Amino acid sequence: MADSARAQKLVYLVTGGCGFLGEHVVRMLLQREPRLCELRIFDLHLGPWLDELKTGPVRVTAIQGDVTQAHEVAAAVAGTHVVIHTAGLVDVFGKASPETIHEVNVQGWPSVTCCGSPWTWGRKHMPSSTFGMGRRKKLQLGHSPPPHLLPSPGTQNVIEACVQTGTQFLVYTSSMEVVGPNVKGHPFYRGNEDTPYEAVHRHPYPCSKALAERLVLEANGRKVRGGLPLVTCALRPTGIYGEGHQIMRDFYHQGLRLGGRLFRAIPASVEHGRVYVGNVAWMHVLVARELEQRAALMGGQVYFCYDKSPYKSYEDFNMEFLRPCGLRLVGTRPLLPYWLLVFLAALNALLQWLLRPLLLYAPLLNPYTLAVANTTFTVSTNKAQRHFGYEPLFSWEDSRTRTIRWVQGVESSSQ
Ligand SMILES: NC(=O)C1=CN([C@@H]2O[C@H](COP(=O)(O)OP(=O)(O)OC[C@H]3O[C@@H](n4cnc5c(N)ncnc54)[C@H](O)[C@@H]3O)[C@@H](O)[C@H]2O)C=CC1
Ligand SMILES: C[C@H](CCCC(C)(C)O)[C@H]1CC[C@H]2[C@@H]3[C@H](O)CC4=CC(=O)CC[C@]4(C)[C@H]3CC[C@]12C
Repeated sequence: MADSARAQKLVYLVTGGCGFLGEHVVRMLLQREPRLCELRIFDLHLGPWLDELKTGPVRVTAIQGDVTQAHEVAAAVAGTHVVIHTAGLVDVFGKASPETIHEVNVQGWPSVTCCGSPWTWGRKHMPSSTFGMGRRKKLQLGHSPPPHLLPSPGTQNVIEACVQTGTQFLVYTSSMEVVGPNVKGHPFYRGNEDTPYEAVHRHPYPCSKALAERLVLEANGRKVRGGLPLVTCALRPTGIYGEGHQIMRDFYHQGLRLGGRLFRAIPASVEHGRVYVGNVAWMHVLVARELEQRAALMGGQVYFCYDKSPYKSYEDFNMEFLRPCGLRLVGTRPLLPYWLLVFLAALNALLQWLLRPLLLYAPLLNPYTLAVANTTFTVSTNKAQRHFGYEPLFSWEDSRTRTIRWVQGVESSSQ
């Protein structure tokens, strides 16, 4: 990059900047993006920790806002060079309605279903290699919804705000869930961005992420205000772990309640790809930095987020952190037969539905989480390294140590 460009003072916006990943992206930008002059942090709920950032050399602007409100998003985006869009409703436990998940994650569109009526998306039964992975091909919608039913909210608002205000670079936090595991429970073993896989979803969360990712990739090349092309790309983390990981905290507290024990539910042979939050944040920072210079290569592309974290079952991986904090995992094999877990998961779903008018019942175990936890999904790729020189910033040992220290902090703060 030319020296003149390097000296340029950049304005970044991070949506969802107070979330688990968003906070790490924000801190990483402040540490590792020397060209930054202003950082805008947009979130529905602003964290108190933002105050400590306001004393540094970079101007930090906290904006309480809702991505479903087009005018709020446009005001936050105006005048920025880069938008990193991490905001989203991460709900696989049935806390939010499918409509709300779609509204926040994609666009306001009542009764949308990803893989069925009223509109069938062309991606159904399409191998992932034809789904915007690697190939720069326009994706086909089976039957497009009427335009008046394609209004503003969520990711669509972010895209439109970039176009209207002239922001040229958009990085979207997608998810491995865009690919799988699919409803058939097919394993995805050491796959990469071009591995064919039958991506079929029914759950609102993966459906919403898939639709939003498609919107972002299709927007690549649109002319923004001023006539320059919008450059977009999507990052697909596998299961993220690290400081601030709510589900890890839940497992930890569950273990404490059970007298320091957790009980194996999933066979150790089912492998999950996991990635440390600091490395996911680093990938976002690098992509945002390199998009301008490598627009032709990176625009419209997807990248899995990966690092050197070992492949293990979800439970065995969590024990890497929870064991040093005094918990143990009981059983070398699942203690309950799988059919019983399926039954309990279905029972939980029924209870959730029956109790909904009275209270929110949202346990960790439901048919969807059981299916995801019980399906191998691992990634092995070097696309990010080839395209923009990504190397993990944190080794596995470092990621592990940092996460253990954080869990130990959770322990002492809850005593
Ligand atoms: N946690 C994980 O394992 C993975 C997460 N992801 C993606 O990473 C992104 C961040 O996820 P996490 O940090 O885990 O979730 P999170 O729930 O901790 O963070 C999401 C943030 O978005 C904000 N937000 C939600 N609705 C909003 C709205 N309407 N307007 C403005 N802000 C809103 C929330 O307040 C929150 O701060 C999401 O897009 C998620 O889909 C992808 C792969 C794995
Ligand atoms: C909650 C699950 C583990 C509980 C299983 C039980 C009850 C049998 O012990 C989690 C197993 C796998 C997780 C998901 C996976 O890491 C991929 C994800 C990607 C995202 O984009 C969002 C989060 C998640 C869906 C993650 C959610 C929790 C699990 C289902």
